[in-house]
Amino acid sequence: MKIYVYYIGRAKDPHANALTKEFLGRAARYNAVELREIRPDRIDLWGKHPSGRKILLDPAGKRVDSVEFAALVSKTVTEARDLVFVLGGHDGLPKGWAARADLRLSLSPLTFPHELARAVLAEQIYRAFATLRGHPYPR
Ligand SMILES: C[S@@+](CC[C@H](N)C(=O)[O-])C[C@H]1O[C@@H](n2cnc3c(N)ncnc32)[C@H](O)[C@@H]1O
Repeated sequence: MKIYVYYIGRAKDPHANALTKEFLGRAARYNAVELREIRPDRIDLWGKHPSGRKILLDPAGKRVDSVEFAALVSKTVTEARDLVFVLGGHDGLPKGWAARADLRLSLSPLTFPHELARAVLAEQIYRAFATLRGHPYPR
């Protein structure tokens, strides 16, 4: 099982990028994680990850708390499926992708720059594994 964090659009903010890498680096102690920029016109997400749980990040999506997010990660680990997160760029996500996603996930009703949304997602991924493994970080 592997976690993919795909994003659309250049990540230019060095501070947000450093945070994202820090938290995904910590998460990688528990599970394989890959962070990658994608071009929607050059990737077939559904062909590449046929059985992966595909979660699109969207401020208007479903809101969950960190415990529910950890439970989602745990369920996906148990099912031995890949977990595929996708963040949109300045113009959001490509038309048609939302309808095919397993879940549209909101991190907040507020809209963040995509680099900041990536950093928040990365922290929640690390928090989820730390929670599941009984690490004191989430206290
Ligand atoms: C600047 S936002 C895109 C704004 C764009 N105008 C739209 O309507 O989608 C860039 C990306 O960051 C992610 N994002 C930003 N804020 C978010 C939030 N609160 N929850 C989940 N994802 C968020 C989404 O993937 C979004 O496509």
